[in-house]
Amino acid sequence: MPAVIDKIAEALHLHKNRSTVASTPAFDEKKVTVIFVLGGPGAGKGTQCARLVQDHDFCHLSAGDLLRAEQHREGSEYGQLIQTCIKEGTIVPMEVTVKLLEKAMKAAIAEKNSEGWEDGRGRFLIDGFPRKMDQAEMFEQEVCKPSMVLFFTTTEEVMLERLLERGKTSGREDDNVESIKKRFRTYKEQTMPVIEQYEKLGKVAEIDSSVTIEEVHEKAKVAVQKSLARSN
Ligand SMILES: Nc1ncnc2c1ncn2[C@@H]1O[C@H](COP(=O)(O)OP(=O)(O)OP(=O)(O)O)[C@@H](O)[C@H]1O
Ligand SMILES: O=c1ccn([C@@H]2O[C@H](COP(=O)(O)O)[C@@H](O)[C@H]2O)c(=O)[nH]1
Repeated sequence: MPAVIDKIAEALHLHKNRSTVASTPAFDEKKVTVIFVLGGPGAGKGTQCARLVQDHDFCHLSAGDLLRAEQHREGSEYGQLIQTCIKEGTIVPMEVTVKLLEKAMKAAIAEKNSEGWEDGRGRFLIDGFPRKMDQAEMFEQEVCKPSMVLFFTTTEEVMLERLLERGKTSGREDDNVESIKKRFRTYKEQTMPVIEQYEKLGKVAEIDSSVTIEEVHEKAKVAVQKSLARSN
C-alpha cells in the first residue's frame, strides 16, 4: 500500500527534498497560538475541541475534516488519493494536509479580523494533526510553532466501542472494524513518536479521556488556560 501511495504522490509532484528549503513560518507564534490536539482514533478529540471553542476564542480545524472536504471538492486532484488513505488508515502526503491547514488558518484570520482577531492574531485548535514526524516538522517550518499539545488517552477497547457506535450514523468510510484496526496501527507506529517528541520538549498535557465528556472537558479547559496564561 505505501508503495502505491508513494507512486501517486510522486505523480502529483508531492515529494520534494524539503531539508534544502529554508523557510520562514507563515505565522508568528507570538501572534498566533496553535494547540495540536492528539490521541487515538475515537479518543474524543473532536468532541473536546467543540467544547473548548466555547470557552475561548478558538478556531477549531480538524485535519480529517479538511481532507474529507478536499476529497469531495469538485475538480480536486487529490480526491482518489485521500479516499484511499482514509479507508486504509494511512496518512495523506504531508504537503496536501499542511497546505489545507495553512489555507484554512489564513481564511479564519481574515474572517475574524473584524471580530476581535486584530493585527493578524488568532487561536487555533488543530485537531488530529500532526500524525507523523514529517508533518510536524513541515508545519513548524512553514506554518507556525505549536504552544502545546493536548493529548487524550484511553484504551483501544473504549476507542473501538466509541467508533463503532459513531459508525452507525457518521457515514464515515473508516468507522468499521477493518479500517479502525489499521488506524490503530498507524497511530501507534507513526503518531506516538510525534507525541513522544513533544513530550521531550515539555509541551504535552496528557488527559485521560475514559471518563465522561464533562470530566474530560474540565481537565482540558484547565490545561489550555495554563498554556494561554504562559504565552500571554
Ligand atoms: N468522554 C466520552 N465518553 C463517551 N463518549 C465519548 C466521549 N468522548 C467522545 N465520545 C464519543 O465517542 C465518539 C468519538 O469521539 P470523537 O469524534 O470526538 O473522537 P475523535 O478522537 O475526534 O475521533 P477521530 O480521530 O476518529 O476523528 C463520538 O461518537 C463521541 O460522541
Ligand atoms: O493529518 C492528517 C489527518 C488525517 N488524515 C487521514 O484522515 C483520516 C481521518 O482522520 P480523523 O482525524 O480521524 O478525522 C486518518 O485516518 C488519515 O487517513 C491524514 O492523512 N493526515
